[in-house]
Amino acid sequence: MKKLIIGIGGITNGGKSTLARSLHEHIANSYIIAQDTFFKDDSFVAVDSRGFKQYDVLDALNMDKMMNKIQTWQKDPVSFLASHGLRAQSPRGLETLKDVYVLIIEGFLIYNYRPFNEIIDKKYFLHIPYDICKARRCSRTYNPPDPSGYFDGHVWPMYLKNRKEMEDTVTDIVYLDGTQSKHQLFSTVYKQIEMEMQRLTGND
Ligand SMILES: Nc1ncnc2c1ncn2[C@@H]1O[C@H](COP(=O)(O)OP(=O)(O)O)[C@@H](O)[C@H]1O
Ligand SMILES: NC(=O)c1ccc[n+]([C@@H]2O[C@H](COP(=O)(O)O)[C@@H](O)[C@H]2O)c1
Repeated sequence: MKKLIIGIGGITNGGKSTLARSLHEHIANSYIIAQDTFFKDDSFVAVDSRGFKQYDVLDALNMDKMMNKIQTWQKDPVSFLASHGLRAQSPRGLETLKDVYVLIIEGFLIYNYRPFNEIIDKKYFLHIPYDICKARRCSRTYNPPDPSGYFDGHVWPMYLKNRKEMEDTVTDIVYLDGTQSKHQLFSTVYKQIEMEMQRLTGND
């Protein structure tokens, strides 16, 4: 059995969940672990002097818990899928790839957490310009909702800081232009993953 771990990282509202979901739909025996399901309870998130909750930092997330879930998958993907109500299956027409189990790790701060960089085989990072990011963010409602001024006062400056830190420490990232169509992004990444799966199963 072969295992492949794909990272779909990037800016808030860059299209990470959308891309991760399409990949999952098209790759048999794949599973998504999403970082935004590991936020700490609101009461444990620090607040700055302006009253802004510090959500866009690793401290706001239960990264140990996320790592534990990933390790459970790594130990035994078949049991992992079964315990999440999924049965391992043969992909349509690609019999030879059936023994590849694919984990998709999706999130806005996955490459800022060092242990992940060692285990992610293919690292993708979606980016979009400030204006598009702000527009997409403003049309979405988080829980708790963004207070007024949150994007410019917290989200964007933290994005710039986290991105710089990532660029200074991680070198093997494939950058994706999140202004491309959903289909274009899916098709670019899917082709590369398919090639990687073929390489793993010795079919290239
Ligand atoms: N390639 C794209 N082009 C235009 N809009 C997109 C694209 N990908 C995602 N979106 C839209 O942007 C918003 C955020 O997408 P989402 O996948 O939830 O982003 P993220 O997980 O990075 O926060 C959604 O309204 C989604 O439909
Ligand atoms: N899911 C939550 O509990 C929660 C709460 C408040 C803010 N957020 C925001 O989620 C963003 C990260 O997720 P996305 O990359 O999907 O936008 C961060 O910018 C953070 O400000 C999430």
